[in-house]
Amino acid sequence: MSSQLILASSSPRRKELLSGLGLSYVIDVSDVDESFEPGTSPKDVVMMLAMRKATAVADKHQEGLVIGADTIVVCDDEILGKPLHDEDARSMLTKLQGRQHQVFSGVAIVNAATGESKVEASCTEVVMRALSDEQIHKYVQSGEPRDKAGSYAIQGLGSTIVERIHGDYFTVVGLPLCLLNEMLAEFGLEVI
Ligand SMILES: Cc1cn([C@H]2C[C@H](O)[C@@H](COP(=O)(O)OP(=O)(O)OP(=O)(O)O)O2)c(=O)[nH]c1=O
Repeated sequence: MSSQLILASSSPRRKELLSGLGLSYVIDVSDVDESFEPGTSPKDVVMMLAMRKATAVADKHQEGLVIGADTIVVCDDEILGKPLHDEDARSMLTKLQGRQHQVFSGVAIVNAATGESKVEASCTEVVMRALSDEQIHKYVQSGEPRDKAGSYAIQGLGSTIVERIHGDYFTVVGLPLCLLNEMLAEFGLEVI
């Protein structure tokens, strides 16, 4: 399969994860509206946004397989995206500490030449350990929560506050690699 791979993401995590598969790819990003109708299910939100990101980039290309992804955290049916500011991060972490929540990641692939597309989602349960206000303050001060859904990064300093997970680790980081591999295979691109 000679089709070029295009990652429609500005996330350094997704770039790092895709690079780990040893595939050559380019990055191209389009600004998309990340809003959604209240009441939309978390799975539908991440699939819709992943597809929006992939389609916006595919529209600019004659050919290539375009990958888009989206990640959200869900706690008590509330969808938590990236924090707007440090106070928002503090309030998300206060809600998440000492209990279980879900992380949903959606992946979309669009063939820019044919318009053929596929979209899937994956969900992982995460248990965060109890944190004092001081510990939350210190973590927020580190700056790490800033551009992360739910205001933490399991792959960074946040590894010290995640007690356990049930499900795929890469879904939490932002790009479910096993699922992506399956989807790429459906487009004729075999990773291994
Ligand atoms: C929960 C969690 C999220 N995240 C990150 C992954 C995503 O980058 C981010 C969720 O925001 P997204 O809106 O999914 O992605 P993004 O804005 O960073 O990048 P783009 O839309 O261009 O693809 O949260 C982590 O890095 N670690 C974690 O443990």
